[in-house]
Amino acid sequence: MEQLDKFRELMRRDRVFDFMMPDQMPAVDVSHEVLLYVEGLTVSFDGFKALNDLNLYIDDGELRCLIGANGAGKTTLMDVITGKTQPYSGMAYFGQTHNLLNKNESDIATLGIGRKFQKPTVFEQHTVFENLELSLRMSKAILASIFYRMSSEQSDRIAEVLDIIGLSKQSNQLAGALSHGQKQWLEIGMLLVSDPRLLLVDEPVAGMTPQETEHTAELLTSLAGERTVVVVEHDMAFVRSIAKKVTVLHQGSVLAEGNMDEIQNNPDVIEVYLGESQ
Ligand SMILES: Nc1ncnc2c1ncn2[C@@H]1O[C@H](COP(=O)(O)OP(=O)(O)OP(=O)(O)O)[C@@H](O)[C@H]1O
Repeated sequence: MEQLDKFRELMRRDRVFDFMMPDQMPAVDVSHEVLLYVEGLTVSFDGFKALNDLNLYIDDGELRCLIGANGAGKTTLMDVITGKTQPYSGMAYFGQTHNLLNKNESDIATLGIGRKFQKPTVFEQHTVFENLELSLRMSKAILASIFYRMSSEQSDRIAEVLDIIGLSKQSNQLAGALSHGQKQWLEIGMLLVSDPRLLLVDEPVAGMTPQETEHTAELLTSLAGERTVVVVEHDMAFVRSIAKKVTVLHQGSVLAEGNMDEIQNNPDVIEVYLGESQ
């Protein structure tokens, strides 16, 4: 009988148990103001160095743009940071203490690193609200999702995210009916529900209208500060509109780093990259 009572208590539908709550994000030590440390990173594919002794430091709260010609190593760098690719050598730390190279993709997401790929992958047959709700669920443990029940705190979080991404009015609209730009913002929102500390965003404005591009610039700029945003982008006008600091990759290493004026006037950059794309 006692066992049955315990089971009934466990199955009560009117309360949210601790194990159903989102995973607590581990603390990240940014006492040196740097959120991401990458040093001496080398990734080899059959002897070809996609990353070659790469060093990169991203400050906490920064909005950094990463540019570089096709094949420069931008995606490979994101793959290492998110645990998808293991480097041949080097180190990658999140804050002072979290070694990213001994963690898997899921642990890295739990640490607070969210990645948005170029193509939006929203659930088209679900509403905007449901998409956000689903990603909130997916950020929980499997066991928790079986017993999942949305708390008012979680629905407040979704409402807050809808406001940030500018889709409050579209909350009950099917995601499949959104414009390309709105789908991209929804996908950024799907990352935001779990409150990531670092957002890696790959080519956010590809295929967007000028108005959508402008809105995306405002959105990403507004996210920085409270969180850290790294944007990989080929659209130089867009980079110019949002970037304070730009890192140029070339053949797997950092070729130049600085503000947009410094980058645009750097002879090496002009030769290997800007010369081609302007
Ligand atoms: N799995 C792999 N096997 C072999 N070579 C690879 C692999 N992944 C990437 N590369 C090579 O590594 C280099 C860097 O690729 P990466 O995708 O990181 O560049 P990128 O800067 O993201 O380019 P793009 O702007 O075209 O996306 C390229 O020459 C690419 O062909």
